[in-house]
Amino acid sequence: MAGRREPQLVRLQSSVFALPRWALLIGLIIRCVFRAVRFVFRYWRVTGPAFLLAWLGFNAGWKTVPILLVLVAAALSGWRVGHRESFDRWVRWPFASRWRRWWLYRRGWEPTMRACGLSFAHGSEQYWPRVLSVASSVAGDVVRLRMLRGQTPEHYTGKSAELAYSFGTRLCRVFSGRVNVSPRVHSGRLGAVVAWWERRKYGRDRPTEMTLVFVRGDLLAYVVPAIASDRIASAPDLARLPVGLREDNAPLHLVLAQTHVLIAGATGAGKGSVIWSIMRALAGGIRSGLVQVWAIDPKGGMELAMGQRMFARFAYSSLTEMAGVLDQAVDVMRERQNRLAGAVRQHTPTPQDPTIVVLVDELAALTAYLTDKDLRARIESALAMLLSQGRALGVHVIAAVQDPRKEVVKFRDLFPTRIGLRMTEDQQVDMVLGAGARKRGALADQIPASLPGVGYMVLDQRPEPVRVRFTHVTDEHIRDMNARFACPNAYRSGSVDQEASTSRPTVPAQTSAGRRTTVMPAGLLDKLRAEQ
Ligand SMILES: Nc1ncnc2c1ncn2[C@@H]1O[C@H](COP(=O)(O)OP(=O)(O)OP(=O)(O)O)[C@@H](O)[C@H]1O
Repeated sequence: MAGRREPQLVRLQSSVFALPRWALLIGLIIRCVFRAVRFVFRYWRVTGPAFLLAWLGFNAGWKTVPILLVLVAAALSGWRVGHRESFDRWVRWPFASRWRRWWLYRRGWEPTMRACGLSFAHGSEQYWPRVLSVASSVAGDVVRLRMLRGQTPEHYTGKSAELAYSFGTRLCRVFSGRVNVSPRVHSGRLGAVVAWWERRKYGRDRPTEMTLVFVRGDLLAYVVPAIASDRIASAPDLARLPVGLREDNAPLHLVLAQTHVLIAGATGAGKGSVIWSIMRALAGGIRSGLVQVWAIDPKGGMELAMGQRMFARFAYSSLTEMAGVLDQAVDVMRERQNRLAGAVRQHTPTPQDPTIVVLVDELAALTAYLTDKDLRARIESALAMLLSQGRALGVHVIAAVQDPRKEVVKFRDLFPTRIGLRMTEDQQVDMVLGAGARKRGALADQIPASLPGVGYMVLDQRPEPVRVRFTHVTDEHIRDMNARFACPNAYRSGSVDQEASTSRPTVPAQTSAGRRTTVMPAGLLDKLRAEQ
Protein backbone atom coordinates (compact mmCIF):
# COMPACT_ATOMS: atom_id res chain seq x y z
CA MET A 1 0.00 0.00 0.00
CA ALA A 2 2.86 2.36 0.76
CA GLY A 3 4.02 4.11 -2.41
CA ARG A 4 7.62 3.57 -3.30
CA ARG A 5 9.98 6.48 -3.18
CA GLU A 6 9.94 8.47 -6.30
CA PRO A 7 12.97 8.08 -8.55
CA GLN A 8 15.87 10.47 -8.36
CA LEU A 9 17.06 12.10 -11.50
CA VAL A 10 20.51 10.49 -11.23
CA ARG A 11 20.71 6.72 -10.86
CA LEU A 12 23.99 5.29 -9.66
CA GLN A 13 25.10 1.91 -10.94
CA SER A 14 25.23 -0.50 -7.99
CA SER A 15 28.43 -2.49 -7.69
CA VAL A 16 28.41 -6.30 -7.56
CA PHE A 17 30.70 -8.17 -5.19
CA ALA A 18 30.72 -11.61 -3.61
CA LEU A 19 29.74 -12.12 0.05
CA PRO A 20 30.70 -15.10 2.23
CA ARG A 21 27.75 -17.34 3.10
CA TRP A 22 27.95 -16.71 6.86
CA ALA A 23 27.67 -12.93 6.28
CA LEU A 24 24.65 -13.50 4.07
CA LEU A 25 23.05 -15.65 6.78
CA ILE A 26 23.67 -13.07 9.50
CA GLY A 27 22.26 -10.38 7.26
CA LEU A 28 19.10 -12.42 6.65
CA ILE A 29 18.65 -13.14 10.37
CA ILE A 30 19.04 -9.46 11.24
CA ARG A 31 16.49 -8.56 8.60
CA CYS A 32 13.98 -11.15 9.85
CA VAL A 33 14.38 -10.00 13.47
CA PHE A 34 13.99 -6.38 12.45
CA ARG A 35 10.80 -7.17 10.51
CA ALA A 36 9.37 -9.23 13.37
CA VAL A 37 10.02 -6.44 15.90
CA ARG A 38 8.53 -3.90 13.54
CA PHE A 39 5.45 -6.10 13.07
CA VAL A 40 5.01 -6.48 16.84
CA PHE A 41 5.16 -2.74 17.40
CA ARG A 42 3.15 -1.75 14.37
CA TYR A 43 0.26 -4.11 15.18
CA TRP A 44 0.52 -3.80 18.97
CA ARG A 45 -3.25 -3.86 19.32
CA VAL A 46 -3.22 -7.46 18.09
CA THR A 47 0.19 -8.65 19.24
CA GLY A 48 -0.20 -7.14 22.75
CA PRO A 49 -3.32 -9.17 23.70
CA ALA A 50 -1.88 -12.24 21.95
CA PHE A 51 1.29 -12.06 24.10
CA LEU A 52 -0.84 -11.46 27.19
CA LEU A 53 -2.94 -14.55 26.48
CA ALA A 54 0.15 -16.66 25.82
CA TRP A 55 1.75 -15.47 29.06
CA LEU A 56 -1.48 -16.27 30.94
CA GLY A 57 -1.66 -19.70 29.31
CA PHE A 58 1.86 -20.55 30.38
CA ASN A 59 1.55 -19.27 33.91
CA ALA A 60 -2.06 -19.96 34.89
CA GLY A 61 -2.90 -22.90 32.64
CA TRP A 62 -4.40 -22.94 29.14
CA LYS A 63 -7.95 -23.35 30.48
CA THR A 64 -7.92 -19.75 31.65
CA VAL A 65 -7.56 -18.47 28.07
CA PRO A 66 -11.07 -19.37 26.80
CA ILE A 67 -12.55 -18.23 30.14
CA LEU A 68 -10.84 -14.88 29.77
CA LEU A 69 -11.97 -14.59 26.15
CA VAL A 70 -15.58 -15.27 27.13
CA LEU A 71 -15.34 -12.69 29.92
CA VAL A 72 -13.91 -10.07 27.56
CA ALA A 73 -16.62 -10.83 24.96
CA ALA A 74 -19.32 -10.52 27.64
CA ALA A 75 -17.86 -7.22 28.86
CA LEU A 76 -17.75 -5.84 25.31
CA SER A 77 -21.33 -6.97 24.64
CA GLY A 78 -22.46 -5.34 27.89
CA TRP A 79 -20.68 -2.13 26.93
CA ARG A 80 -22.31 -2.19 23.49
CA VAL A 81 -25.78 -2.73 24.92
CA GLY A 82 -25.32 -0.25 27.77
CA HIS A 83 -23.67 2.61 25.89
CA ARG A 84 -23.64 2.08 22.17
CA GLU A 85 -22.21 5.50 21.36
CA SER A 86 -19.00 5.16 23.37
CA PHE A 87 -18.61 1.53 22.28
CA ASP A 88 -18.79 2.55 18.63
CA ARG A 89 -16.40 5.40 19.20
CA TRP A 90 -13.74 3.53 21.12
CA VAL A 91 -14.08 -0.05 19.87
CA ARG A 92 -16.15 -0.53 16.73
CA TRP A 93 -14.88 2.21 14.46
CA PRO A 94 -11.18 2.06 15.43
CA PHE A 95 -11.31 -1.68 14.81
CA ALA A 96 -13.24 -1.27 11.54
CA SER A 97 -10.79 1.41 10.38
CA ARG A 98 -7.79 -0.87 10.87
CA TRP A 99 -9.54 -3.84 9.40
CA ARG A 100 -10.60 -1.99 6.29
CA ARG A 101 -7.20 -0.38 5.88
CA TRP A 102 -5.58 -3.77 5.97
CA TRP A 103 -8.17 -5.94 4.24
CA LEU A 104 -9.69 -3.61 1.69
CA TYR A 105 -7.28 -0.82 0.93
CA ARG A 106 -3.90 -2.53 1.43
CA ARG A 107 -4.83 -5.42 -0.81
CA GLY A 108 -6.64 -3.46 -3.47
CA TRP A 109 -4.71 -0.21 -3.49
CA GLU A 110 -1.95 -0.94 -5.97
CA PRO A 111 -4.07 -2.63 -8.67
CA THR A 112 -6.73 0.09 -8.32
CA MET A 113 -4.25 2.93 -8.66
CA ARG A 114 -2.78 1.20 -11.68
CA ALA A 115 -6.19 0.56 -13.28
CA CYS A 116 -7.29 4.16 -12.67
CA GLY A 117 -4.10 5.57 -14.13
CA LEU A 118 -3.09 7.17 -10.83
CA SER A 119 0.24 5.34 -10.54
CA PHE A 120 3.13 5.53 -12.94
CA ALA A 121 6.04 3.36 -13.96
CA HIS A 122 9.66 4.40 -14.18
CA GLY A 123 11.81 1.71 -15.68
CA SER A 124 10.89 -1.49 -13.92
CA GLU A 125 9.64 0.36 -10.84
CA GLN A 126 5.96 1.19 -10.21
CA TYR A 127 5.02 4.19 -8.06
CA TRP A 128 1.65 4.88 -6.50
CA PRO A 129 0.20 7.35 -3.96
CA ARG A 130 0.73 6.46 -0.34
CA VAL A 131 -2.15 5.85 2.06
CA LEU A 132 -1.58 7.82 5.28
CA SER A 133 -4.65 6.87 7.28
CA VAL A 134 -8.08 5.28 7.05
CA ALA A 135 -10.89 6.36 9.37
CA SER A 136 -14.15 4.46 9.10
CA SER A 137 -17.50 5.58 10.39
CA VAL A 138 -21.13 4.83 9.76
CA ALA A 139 -20.94 7.23 6.81
CA GLY A 140 -18.02 5.54 5.08
CA ASP A 141 -14.23 5.51 4.94
CA VAL A 142 -12.12 8.65 4.98
CA VAL A 143 -8.82 7.80 3.29
CA ARG A 144 -5.97 10.32 3.56
CA LEU A 145 -3.26 9.94 0.99
CA ARG A 146 -0.12 11.60 -0.29
CA MET A 147 -0.18 12.36 -3.98
CA LEU A 148 2.66 11.64 -6.35
CA ARG A 149 4.60 14.44 -7.97
CA GLY A 150 2.84 15.86 -10.94
CA GLN A 151 -0.61 15.08 -9.48
CA THR A 152 -3.30 17.45 -8.21
CA PRO A 153 -6.66 16.66 -6.58
CA GLU A 154 -8.21 17.20 -10.01
CA HIS A 155 -6.61 13.93 -11.19
CA TYR A 156 -8.56 12.09 -8.49
CA THR A 157 -11.77 14.04 -9.08
CA GLY A 158 -11.75 12.84 -12.67
CA LYS A 159 -11.43 9.23 -11.48
CA SER A 160 -13.86 9.36 -8.55
CA ALA A 161 -16.41 6.98 -10.10
CA GLU A 162 -13.71 4.40 -10.96
CA LEU A 163 -12.28 4.65 -7.44
CA ALA A 164 -15.72 4.23 -5.87
CA TYR A 165 -16.62 1.11 -7.81
CA SER A 166 -13.14 -0.40 -7.34
CA PHE A 167 -13.60 -0.27 -3.57
CA GLY A 168 -17.18 -1.46 -3.61
CA THR A 169 -19.12 1.79 -3.18
CA ARG A 170 -21.14 3.95 -5.53
CA LEU A 171 -19.81 7.31 -4.43
CA CYS A 172 -16.29 8.55 -3.79
CA ARG A 173 -15.97 12.22 -2.87
CA VAL A 174 -12.64 13.94 -3.36
CA PHE A 175 -11.37 16.71 -1.07
CA SER A 176 -8.12 18.58 -1.46
CA GLY A 177 -7.77 19.16 2.29
CA ARG A 178 -8.85 17.40 5.43
CA VAL A 179 -12.52 16.76 6.02
CA ASN A 180 -14.43 17.22 9.22
CA VAL A 181 -11.75 19.11 11.08
CA SER A 182 -13.21 22.09 12.83
CA PRO A 183 -11.26 23.94 15.48
CA ARG A 184 -12.56 23.14 18.94
CA VAL A 185 -12.13 25.05 22.15
CA HIS A 186 -10.40 22.95 24.79
CA SER A 187 -10.59 23.69 28.47
CA GLY A 188 -9.37 21.99 31.59
CA ARG A 189 -5.87 20.87 32.51
CA LEU A 190 -5.24 18.91 29.37
CA GLY A 191 -6.85 21.58 27.16
CA ALA A 192 -3.58 23.35 26.33
CA VAL A 193 -1.85 20.07 25.49
CA VAL A 194 -4.72 18.88 23.27
CA ALA A 195 -4.90 22.26 21.54
CA TRP A 196 -1.13 22.14 20.92
CA TRP A 197 -1.43 18.61 19.52
CA GLU A 198 -4.30 19.57 17.21
CA ARG A 199 -2.43 22.64 16.01
CA ARG A 200 0.56 20.45 15.25
CA LYS A 201 -1.57 17.82 13.53
CA TYR A 202 -4.06 19.93 11.62
CA GLY A 203 -2.69 23.46 11.68
CA ARG A 204 -0.17 23.13 8.86
CA ASP A 205 -1.31 23.31 5.30
CA ARG A 206 -0.09 20.19 3.50
CA PRO A 207 -0.89 20.62 -0.19
CA THR A 208 0.54 17.20 -1.10
CA GLU A 209 -2.00 15.40 1.07
CA MET A 210 -5.62 14.92 0.11
CA THR A 211 -8.69 12.96 1.16
CA LEU A 212 -10.96 10.44 -0.51
CA VAL A 213 -14.29 9.75 1.17
CA PHE A 214 -15.83 6.42 0.17
CA VAL A 215 -19.49 6.86 1.05
CA ARG A 216 -20.77 3.49 2.28
CA GLY A 217 -24.09 4.20 3.94
CA ASP A 218 -25.94 7.25 2.68
CA LEU A 219 -26.87 8.88 5.95
CA LEU A 220 -28.64 11.61 4.08
CA ALA A 221 -31.21 9.10 2.86
CA TYR A 222 -32.77 9.42 6.31
CA VAL A 223 -34.86 12.37 7.34
CA VAL A 224 -32.86 14.56 9.72
CA PRO A 225 -35.07 15.48 12.67
CA ALA A 226 -35.42 19.10 13.74
CA ILE A 227 -33.28 20.12 16.70
CA ALA A 228 -35.04 19.38 19.99
CA SER A 229 -36.79 22.39 21.47
CA ASP A 230 -34.77 22.15 24.70
CA ARG A 231 -31.57 22.49 22.64
CA ILE A 232 -32.57 25.74 20.98
CA ALA A 233 -30.03 28.27 22.24
CA SER A 234 -31.45 31.43 23.80
CA ALA A 235 -28.56 33.42 22.32
CA PRO A 236 -27.81 31.74 18.99
CA ASP A 237 -24.24 31.76 17.74
CA LEU A 238 -24.63 33.31 14.30
CA ALA A 239 -21.35 31.74 13.24
CA ARG A 240 -22.60 28.21 14.04
CA LEU A 241 -26.32 27.72 13.55
CA PRO A 242 -27.17 23.99 13.74
CA VAL A 243 -29.33 23.33 10.69
CA GLY A 244 -28.74 19.78 9.50
CA LEU A 245 -26.32 16.98 8.82
CA ARG A 246 -23.33 16.57 6.53
CA GLU A 247 -22.63 13.45 4.52
CA ASP A 248 -19.69 12.62 6.76
CA ASN A 249 -22.05 12.43 9.74
CA ALA A 250 -20.89 15.76 11.16
CA PRO A 251 -23.54 18.27 12.15
CA LEU A 252 -24.11 20.98 9.61
CA HIS A 253 -23.58 24.48 10.94
CA LEU A 254 -24.56 27.48 8.91
CA VAL A 255 -22.60 30.70 9.24
CA LEU A 256 -24.98 33.66 9.15
CA ALA A 257 -22.62 36.23 10.63
CA GLN A 258 -21.09 38.47 7.99
CA THR A 259 -22.97 36.85 5.12
CA HIS A 260 -26.15 36.59 3.07
CA VAL A 261 -27.61 33.23 2.08
CA LEU A 262 -29.10 32.21 -1.27
CA ILE A 263 -31.12 28.98 -1.35
CA ALA A 264 -31.71 27.59 -4.83
CA GLY A 265 -33.69 24.51 -5.74
CA ALA A 266 -36.45 23.19 -7.95
CA THR A 267 -39.99 23.09 -6.70
CA GLY A 268 -40.31 20.59 -3.87
CA ALA A 269 -36.53 20.49 -3.36
CA GLY A 270 -36.95 21.53 0.27
CA LYS A 271 -36.25 25.26 0.26
CA GLY A 272 -38.85 25.57 2.97
CA SER A 273 -36.92 23.16 5.16
CA VAL A 274 -33.76 25.26 4.83
CA ILE A 275 -35.70 28.37 5.83
CA TRP A 276 -37.37 26.70 8.80
CA SER A 277 -34.17 24.98 9.92
CA ILE A 278 -32.55 28.40 10.11
CA MET A 279 -35.61 29.84 11.85
CA ARG A 280 -35.50 27.06 14.44
CA ALA A 281 -31.81 27.69 15.11
CA LEU A 282 -32.57 31.41 15.51
CA ALA A 283 -35.74 30.93 17.56
CA GLY A 284 -34.14 31.54 20.99
CA GLY A 285 -32.63 34.81 19.75
CA ILE A 286 -35.98 35.85 18.32
CA ARG A 287 -37.68 35.36 21.68
CA SER A 288 -34.96 37.21 23.58
CA GLY A 289 -35.02 40.05 21.06
CA LEU A 290 -31.42 39.61 19.88
CA VAL A 291 -32.62 38.66 16.40
CA GLN A 292 -35.48 40.06 14.34
CA VAL A 293 -36.73 38.32 11.23
CA TRP A 294 -38.44 40.49 8.64
CA ALA A 295 -40.26 38.07 6.41
CA ILE A 296 -41.48 38.55 2.87
CA ASP A 297 -43.61 35.82 1.37
CA PRO A 298 -44.67 36.65 -2.18
CA LYS A 299 -46.60 33.37 -2.29
CA GLY A 300 -49.32 35.05 -0.26
CA GLY A 301 -48.17 33.63 3.07
CA MET A 302 -48.27 30.01 1.91
CA GLU A 303 -44.80 29.18 3.24
CA LEU A 304 -44.25 31.55 6.13
CA ALA A 305 -47.62 32.51 7.62
CA MET A 306 -47.63 29.54 9.94
CA GLY A 307 -44.80 31.08 11.95
CA GLN A 308 -45.93 34.70 11.65
CA ARG A 309 -45.65 35.50 15.37
CA MET A 310 -41.90 34.92 15.10
CA PHE A 311 -41.53 37.69 12.57
CA ALA A 312 -40.97 41.29 13.57
CA ARG A 313 -42.38 42.32 10.21
CA PHE A 314 -44.31 40.16 7.80
CA ALA A 315 -45.30 41.19 4.30
CA TYR A 316 -47.23 38.70 2.23
CA SER A 317 -50.17 40.28 0.50
CA SER A 318 -49.02 43.27 -1.53
CA LEU A 319 -45.83 43.93 -3.40
CA THR A 320 -45.79 47.56 -2.20
CA GLU A 321 -45.85 46.27 1.34
CA MET A 322 -42.89 44.00 0.54
CA ALA A 323 -40.96 46.88 -1.00
CA GLY A 324 -41.73 48.85 2.16
CA VAL A 325 -40.15 46.19 4.36
CA LEU A 326 -37.00 46.24 2.25
CA ASP A 327 -36.87 50.06 2.39
CA GLN A 328 -37.19 49.94 6.16
CA ALA A 329 -34.30 47.48 6.35
CA VAL A 330 -32.21 49.91 4.28
CA ASP A 331 -33.18 52.74 6.67
CA VAL A 332 -32.05 50.70 9.67
CA MET A 333 -28.83 49.89 7.88
CA ARG A 334 -28.15 53.57 7.08
CA GLU A 335 -28.94 54.64 10.63
CA ARG A 336 -26.46 52.04 11.92
CA GLN A 337 -23.89 53.19 9.40
CA ASN A 338 -24.14 56.76 10.73
CA ARG A 339 -24.03 55.64 14.34
CA LEU A 340 -21.29 53.02 14.14
CA ALA A 341 -18.96 54.47 11.51
CA GLY A 342 -15.59 55.18 13.10
CA ALA A 343 -16.55 53.45 16.35
CA VAL A 344 -16.64 49.73 15.45
CA ARG A 345 -16.23 47.67 12.33
CA GLN A 346 -18.82 45.05 13.17
CA HIS A 347 -22.29 45.43 14.64
CA THR A 348 -22.94 43.59 17.93
CA PRO A 349 -26.57 42.57 18.49
CA THR A 350 -28.45 43.70 21.60
CA PRO A 351 -32.23 43.61 22.27
CA GLN A 352 -32.29 47.37 21.52
CA ASP A 353 -30.26 46.94 18.35
CA PRO A 354 -30.88 43.38 17.13
CA THR A 355 -29.52 41.45 14.19
CA ILE A 356 -32.02 41.79 11.36
CA VAL A 357 -32.62 38.89 9.01
CA VAL A 358 -34.58 39.80 5.89
CA LEU A 359 -36.17 36.55 4.74
CA VAL A 360 -37.55 36.36 1.19
CA ASP A 361 -39.30 33.15 0.18
CA GLU A 362 -39.34 33.58 -3.63
CA LEU A 363 -36.87 36.25 -4.68
CA ALA A 364 -37.77 36.11 -8.38
CA ALA A 365 -41.30 37.26 -7.57
CA LEU A 366 -39.84 40.57 -6.37
CA THR A 367 -37.48 40.98 -9.27
CA ALA A 368 -37.71 39.16 -12.59
CA TYR A 369 -41.44 38.31 -12.48
CA LEU A 370 -42.53 41.78 -11.40
CA THR A 371 -44.13 43.74 -14.24
CA ASP A 372 -44.39 47.12 -12.47
CA LYS A 373 -41.08 48.65 -13.56
CA ASP A 374 -40.96 51.41 -10.93
CA LEU A 375 -41.68 49.04 -8.10
CA ARG A 376 -39.14 46.57 -9.44
CA ALA A 377 -36.47 49.29 -9.61
CA ARG A 378 -37.28 50.30 -6.03
CA ILE A 379 -37.03 46.71 -4.79
CA GLU A 380 -33.84 46.00 -6.71
CA SER A 381 -32.15 49.11 -5.43
CA ALA A 382 -33.06 48.24 -1.82
CA LEU A 383 -31.87 44.65 -2.27
CA ALA A 384 -28.61 45.77 -3.85
CA MET A 385 -27.98 48.12 -0.90
CA LEU A 386 -28.71 45.43 1.67
CA LEU A 387 -26.63 42.81 -0.09
CA SER A 388 -23.63 45.03 -0.66
CA GLN A 389 -23.50 46.84 2.69
CA GLY A 390 -25.68 45.03 5.22
CA ARG A 391 -23.38 42.24 6.42
CA ALA A 392 -21.15 44.18 8.80
CA LEU A 393 -24.13 46.20 10.04
CA GLY A 394 -26.06 43.16 11.22
CA VAL A 395 -28.61 43.17 8.39
CA HIS A 396 -28.59 39.82 6.59
CA VAL A 397 -30.64 38.61 3.64
CA ILE A 398 -31.78 35.01 3.24
CA ALA A 399 -33.53 34.42 -0.06
CA ALA A 400 -34.94 31.36 -1.79
CA VAL A 401 -35.22 31.02 -5.53
CA GLN A 402 -36.26 28.30 -7.98
CA ASP A 403 -34.48 29.54 -11.06
CA PRO A 404 -30.92 30.71 -10.42
CA ARG A 405 -30.28 32.23 -13.87
CA LYS A 406 -28.69 35.71 -13.92
CA GLU A 407 -31.74 37.15 -15.70
CA VAL A 408 -33.85 35.99 -12.77
CA VAL A 409 -31.49 36.60 -9.86
CA LYS A 410 -29.38 39.60 -10.83
CA PHE A 411 -27.70 39.74 -7.44
CA ARG A 412 -26.65 36.11 -7.33
CA ASP A 413 -23.00 37.00 -6.87
CA LEU A 414 -23.72 39.26 -3.91
CA PHE A 415 -24.71 36.24 -1.80
CA PRO A 416 -21.49 34.88 -0.25
CA THR A 417 -23.23 31.71 1.03
CA ARG A 418 -25.15 29.63 -1.47
CA ILE A 419 -27.05 26.41 -1.01
CA GLY A 420 -27.82 24.26 -4.04
CA LEU A 421 -30.71 21.84 -3.47
CA ARG A 422 -32.11 19.56 -6.19
CA MET A 423 -31.94 21.26 -9.56
CA THR A 424 -33.49 20.56 -12.90
CA GLU A 425 -30.44 21.19 -15.11
CA ASP A 426 -26.74 20.53 -14.65
CA GLN A 427 -25.75 24.07 -15.75
CA GLN A 428 -27.66 25.47 -12.78
CA VAL A 429 -25.21 23.85 -10.37
CA ASP A 430 -22.29 26.05 -11.38
CA MET A 431 -24.60 29.08 -11.50
CA VAL A 432 -25.41 28.61 -7.83
CA LEU A 433 -22.27 27.12 -6.30
CA GLY A 434 -19.67 28.73 -8.55
CA ALA A 435 -17.81 27.76 -11.70
CA GLY A 436 -16.52 24.19 -11.67
CA ALA A 437 -18.59 23.15 -8.64
CA ARG A 438 -20.30 20.34 -10.51
CA LYS A 439 -16.97 19.04 -11.77
CA ARG A 440 -15.74 19.02 -8.20
CA GLY A 441 -18.60 16.74 -7.18
CA ALA A 442 -21.73 18.85 -6.59
CA LEU A 443 -24.19 16.67 -8.52
CA ALA A 444 -27.24 18.67 -7.44
CA ASP A 445 -29.07 17.84 -10.68
CA GLN A 446 -28.84 14.14 -9.77
CA ILE A 447 -30.43 14.43 -6.33
CA PRO A 448 -33.59 12.33 -6.48
CA ALA A 449 -36.93 13.99 -5.83
CA SER A 450 -37.39 11.53 -2.97
CA LEU A 451 -34.70 13.35 -0.96
CA PRO A 452 -36.05 16.82 -0.24
CA GLY A 453 -33.75 18.95 1.90
CA VAL A 454 -30.59 17.35 0.41
CA GLY A 455 -28.20 19.70 -1.32
CA TYR A 456 -24.63 20.92 -1.67
CA MET A 457 -22.83 23.76 0.05
CA VAL A 458 -19.37 25.21 -0.04
CA LEU A 459 -18.14 25.02 3.56
CA ASP A 460 -15.05 26.15 5.46
CA GLN A 461 -13.64 27.91 2.38
CA ARG A 462 -12.91 24.48 0.90
CA PRO A 463 -13.15 24.27 -2.91
CA GLU A 464 -15.12 21.00 -2.92
CA PRO A 465 -18.83 21.38 -2.11
CA VAL A 466 -20.12 19.21 0.73
CA ARG A 467 -23.33 17.17 0.47
CA VAL A 468 -25.73 18.02 3.28
CA ARG A 469 -29.30 17.54 4.43
CA PHE A 470 -31.31 20.11 6.31
CA THR A 471 -33.51 19.20 9.24
CA HIS A 472 -37.13 18.40 8.64
CA VAL A 473 -39.13 21.01 10.52
CA THR A 474 -42.71 19.85 10.46
CA ASP A 475 -45.86 21.96 10.64
CA GLU A 476 -46.20 20.91 14.30
CA HIS A 477 -42.72 22.25 15.03
CA ILE A 478 -43.57 25.52 13.31
CA ARG A 479 -46.80 25.88 15.25
CA ASP A 480 -44.97 25.14 18.46
CA MET A 481 -42.27 27.71 17.65
CA ASN A 482 -44.95 30.22 16.70
CA ALA A 483 -46.46 29.80 20.14
CA ARG A 484 -43.26 29.68 22.21
CA PHE A 485 -40.76 31.82 20.37
CA ALA A 486 -42.81 34.83 19.36
CA CYS A 487 -40.97 38.03 18.60
CA PRO A 488 -41.44 40.46 21.55
CA ASN A 489 -41.20 43.56 19.35
CA ALA A 490 -43.32 42.60 16.35
CA TYR A 491 -44.19 45.79 14.50
CA ARG A 492 -47.95 46.14 14.55
CA SER A 493 -48.56 49.75 13.58
CA GLY A 494 -47.33 52.24 11.00
CA SER A 495 -48.06 52.90 7.39
CA VAL A 496 -46.65 49.76 5.83
CA ASP A 497 -47.32 47.26 8.53
CA GLN A 498 -50.67 48.45 9.82
CA GLU A 499 -52.14 47.01 6.71
CA ALA A 500 -50.20 43.81 7.26
CA SER A 501 -51.03 43.41 10.92
CA THR A 502 -54.73 43.86 10.40
CA SER A 503 -54.85 41.55 7.44
CA ARG A 504 -52.32 38.91 8.47
CA PRO A 505 -53.46 35.53 7.29
CA THR A 506 -54.86 33.25 9.91
CA VAL A 507 -53.39 29.80 9.77
CA PRO A 508 -55.71 26.88 10.28
CA ALA A 509 -54.77 24.75 13.27
CA GLN A 510 -54.40 21.48 11.42
CA THR A 511 -51.52 19.98 9.50
CA SER A 512 -50.06 21.09 6.20
CA ALA A 513 -53.09 19.67 4.48
CA GLY A 514 -54.93 22.66 5.87
CA ARG A 515 -52.69 25.29 4.22
CA ARG A 516 -54.49 28.30 2.88
CA THR A 517 -54.94 28.72 -0.80
CA THR A 518 -52.62 31.37 -2.16
CA VAL A 519 -53.52 35.01 -2.28
CA MET A 520 -50.68 35.89 -4.58
CA PRO A 521 -51.52 38.36 -7.33
CA ALA A 522 -52.90 36.35 -10.24
CA GLY A 523 -50.28 37.42 -12.82
CA LEU A 524 -47.45 36.61 -10.47
CA LEU A 525 -48.92 33.25 -9.62
CA ASP A 526 -49.25 32.33 -13.29
CA LYS A 527 -45.59 33.13 -13.92
CA LEU A 528 -44.46 31.11 -10.96
CA ARG A 529 -46.64 28.18 -11.97
CA ALA A 530 -45.20 28.31 -15.47
CA GLU A 531 -41.75 27.85 -13.96
CA GLN A 532 -42.81 24.84 -11.90
N1 LIG B 1 -35.31 18.21 5.05
C1 LIG B 1 -36.42 17.52 4.73
N2 LIG B 1 -36.57 16.25 5.13
C2 LIG B 1 -37.66 15.55 4.79
N3 LIG B 1 -38.69 16.02 4.05
C3 LIG B 1 -38.60 17.29 3.64
C4 LIG B 1 -37.47 18.09 3.94
N4 LIG B 1 -37.66 19.30 3.37
C5 LIG B 1 -38.84 19.26 2.76
N5 LIG B 1 -39.41 18.05 2.91
C6 LIG B 1 -40.72 17.65 2.35
O1 LIG B 1 -40.65 17.87 0.96
C7 LIG B 1 -41.83 18.54 0.49
C8 LIG B 1 -41.47 19.81 -0.24
O2 LIG B 1 -40.76 20.66 0.64
P1 LIG B 1 -40.79 22.23 0.53
O3 LIG B 1 -42.19 22.75 0.46
O4 LIG B 1 -39.93 22.77 1.63
O5 LIG B 1 -40.10 22.45 -0.87
P2 LIG B 1 -39.88 23.82 -1.62
O6 LIG B 1 -38.58 23.73 -2.32
O7 LIG B 1 -40.05 24.97 -0.68
O8 LIG B 1 -41.04 23.80 -2.68
P3 LIG B 1 -41.76 25.04 -3.39
O9 LIG B 1 -40.73 25.73 -4.20
O10 LIG B 1 -42.81 24.40 -4.22
O11 LIG B 1 -42.30 25.89 -2.28
C9 LIG B 1 -42.69 18.76 1.71
O12 LIG B 1 -43.68 17.74 1.74
C10 LIG B 1 -41.79 18.59 2.89
O13 LIG B 1 -42.45 17.99 3.99
